[in-house]
Amino acid sequence: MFSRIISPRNVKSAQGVLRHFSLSAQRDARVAVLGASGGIGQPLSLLLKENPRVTELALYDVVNTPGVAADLSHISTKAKVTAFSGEKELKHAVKDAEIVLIPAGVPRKPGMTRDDLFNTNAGIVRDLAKVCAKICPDAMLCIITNPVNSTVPIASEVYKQEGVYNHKKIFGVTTLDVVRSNTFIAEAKGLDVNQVYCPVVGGHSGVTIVPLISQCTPPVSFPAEEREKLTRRIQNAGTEVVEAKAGGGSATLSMAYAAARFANSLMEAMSGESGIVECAYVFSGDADTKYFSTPLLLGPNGVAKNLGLSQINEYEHDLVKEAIPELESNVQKGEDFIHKDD
Ligand SMILES: NC(=O)C1=CN([C@@H]2O[C@H](COP(=O)(O)OP(=O)(O)OC[C@H]3O[C@@H](n4cnc5c(N)ncnc54)[C@H](O)[C@@H]3O)[C@@H](O)[C@H]2O)C=CC1
Ligand SMILES: O=C([O-])CC(=O)C(=O)O
Repeated sequence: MFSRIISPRNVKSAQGVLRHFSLSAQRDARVAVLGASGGIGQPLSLLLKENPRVTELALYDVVNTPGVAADLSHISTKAKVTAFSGEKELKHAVKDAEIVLIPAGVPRKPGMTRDDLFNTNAGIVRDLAKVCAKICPDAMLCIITNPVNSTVPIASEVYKQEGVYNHKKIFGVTTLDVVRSNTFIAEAKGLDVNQVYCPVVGGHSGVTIVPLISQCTPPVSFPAEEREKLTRRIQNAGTEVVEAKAGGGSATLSMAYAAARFANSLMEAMSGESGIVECAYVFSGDADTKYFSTPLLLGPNGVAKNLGLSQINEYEHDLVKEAIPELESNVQKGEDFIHKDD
C-alpha cells in the first residue's frame, strides 16, 4: 500500500465541489438519504435536490420526513422527492436506490469521543445495512454515521452475512477531512482554496486522521512546528466544531457539503467520467490497515483502483504508525459487534 502511486492528474474531482454542475456526462441517479431529517440529513438533501444529476431523492428517517420532503419538493429542480418514515417504510425508501447516504444516528457532545457513539450508532447502522443488503445490494453505500472507523466494518460484515458483499461499493465518508485540510492550508498560505487539494488518509477520528501535506497540490511546506500544529488542528477539527456548538451537536453544514461532493463524484464516475478521485475509508485488504482511507479512483462500479499512499515522508509515516493500533481496535470492535452471537 505504501508504494502505490497517485498521479496529480487524478485529483480532478477533489478540487472544488460545486464544480459539480458541469454535466459533461449526464446520467440520472436515484439517491436515498437515511437519517434525512437530521442536522446533516436536511442540508445534504437540499444540496442533492439542487444537483441536476439526481432524478429521484428518497428521504428516510424515524421522524419528520413528510415535512422535510414537502418543503424540498417545492424547489424548482428536477429531483422527485419522496418521504418514508419508520422501519416498515425503509425497504420502500431504498428500493431502486443507486446511492445510499447514511447520516442516521446520534452526534457527539463536548467531552465525548466518536467511539462513545458506538453503543447507539452501531445498531442503527447494522439495521439499516441489513435492509440495504436485501433490497439494494448493488447501490453505493456511503456511511457518514460515527464512529466511521467501526460502522464501515459493521456494514461490511452485514453484507457478508447476506452474501452480497462487494467492498468496492461500501465507503466511509471522510471527505470532510479533505475539505478541512484544503481550507486550513489555503488560509495559512493565502492560496485560492479551489486550487488546493490535500489528501487525507487513515480513518476518521483523532490520530487516525492523517493529512498528507507533502502531497498537497500546489506543493506547500511548513516549518516543523507549524506543520505539527496544522496536522493536529485537522485531526481535531471535528472537536473544534463540537465545542463551538456547546452541546448543540457536531458538524452538520460542512458535512452536508462534503457528502454532497462525495455523492456527486460517485455520480460522475457512474456516468463514465474518467479521473474522478476521492479519499474514502474502505476495505483495503492490507494486513495492518484492513480498512483505510486513501485516494480512490472511482468508476461506474465504485472503487476502480485504490491509489494507496504513494510517497509519504518520515513525519507522515510516523503519523500512519500512530494511527494503526487505534484503527485495528476500532475495526475489531465493529466486527465483534456483528459476530457476538455467532
Ligand atoms: N463522517 C463524518 O465526517 C461525520 C459524521 N458525523 C456523524 O453523522 C451522524 C449524524 O449527525 P447529525 O445529523 O448531526 O445528527 P442528528 O441527531 O441531527 O440527526 C440524526 C438523524 O438520524 C435519525 N435517526 C436516528 N435513528 C435512526 C434510524 N434508526 N433510522 C433512520 N434515521 C435515524 C434521527 O431521527 C435524526 O433525524 C452522527 O453519528 C455524527 O457523529 C457528523 C459529522 C461528520
Ligand atoms: O466530530 C464529530 O463528532 C463529527 C465528525 O466526525 C466531524 O466533524 O469530523
